[in-house]
Amino acid sequence: MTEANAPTPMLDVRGIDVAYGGIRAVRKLNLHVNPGELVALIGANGAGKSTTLRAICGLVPLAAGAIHYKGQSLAGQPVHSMVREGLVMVPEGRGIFPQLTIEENLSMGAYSRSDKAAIAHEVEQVYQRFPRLAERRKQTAGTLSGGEQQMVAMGRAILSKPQLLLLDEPTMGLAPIMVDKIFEVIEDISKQGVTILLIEQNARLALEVSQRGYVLESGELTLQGPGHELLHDPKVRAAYLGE
Ligand SMILES: Nc1ncnc2c1ncn2[C@@H]1O[C@H](COP(=O)(O)OP(=O)(O)OP(=O)(O)O)[C@@H](O)[C@H]1O
Repeated sequence: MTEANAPTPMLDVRGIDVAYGGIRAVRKLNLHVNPGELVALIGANGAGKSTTLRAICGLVPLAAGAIHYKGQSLAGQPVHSMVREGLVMVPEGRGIFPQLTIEENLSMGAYSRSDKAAIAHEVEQVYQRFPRLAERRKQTAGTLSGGEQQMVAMGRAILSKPQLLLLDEPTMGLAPIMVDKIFEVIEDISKQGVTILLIEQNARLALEVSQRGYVLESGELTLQGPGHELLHDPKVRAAYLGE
């Protein structure tokens, strides 16, 4: 595809630097996610993955570069207007409200919407997808297992009608069976047309489900390409797939 008819990326991160005090956590990072794509950003602990997501959401300032969402700069955009525009993040640690019930947490996802009947229908769909949440809908979220809390976080994100979903290590600390379940849901959401940027330490699964991937090392991108190519790249296999 030539430049002229390439689609406008849903997310376009151009040459960003992010520093904490004097420490540069991310350097000259370029990445993009096209509409409908599922893209993985993988890397070791401390590589700068979460920092990149925080920068996209405006939670840490850029020392250089720019980030465009649907062709518009995100500089100075408040978080609520990003959410209204469909840019939704599920943070590391899930970001749910531990004192609120599952039901209340889910309805927080739809707070900017007024289509009550549609919301009620979608809440039921979330419960169908995650029957464990349906059984516990009046239970406070803080008393749920890690996997159940991740289901609440994903359910809440679905209810906010994302166009671009940013997932920060959704399988962290989960048992293998739950990891598979979460990946199934990610693939499902992707098939429904939601664009996804997935940050994961589980490089194998992330690259298996993704159309493209980026590898971040010490704040810099070192490799990028189609997910299945990265899966077979000797450097990726040695560094991230334990081979
Ligand atoms: N609030 C902060 N203050 C200072 N340094 C920070 C802060 N947050 C992150 N860092 C540093 O920035 C670097 C990148 O961290 P980041 O959390 O983005 O990595 P990560 O790839 O998401 O790692 P992990 O997989 O362990 O979550 C690390 O060296 C980290 O110590």
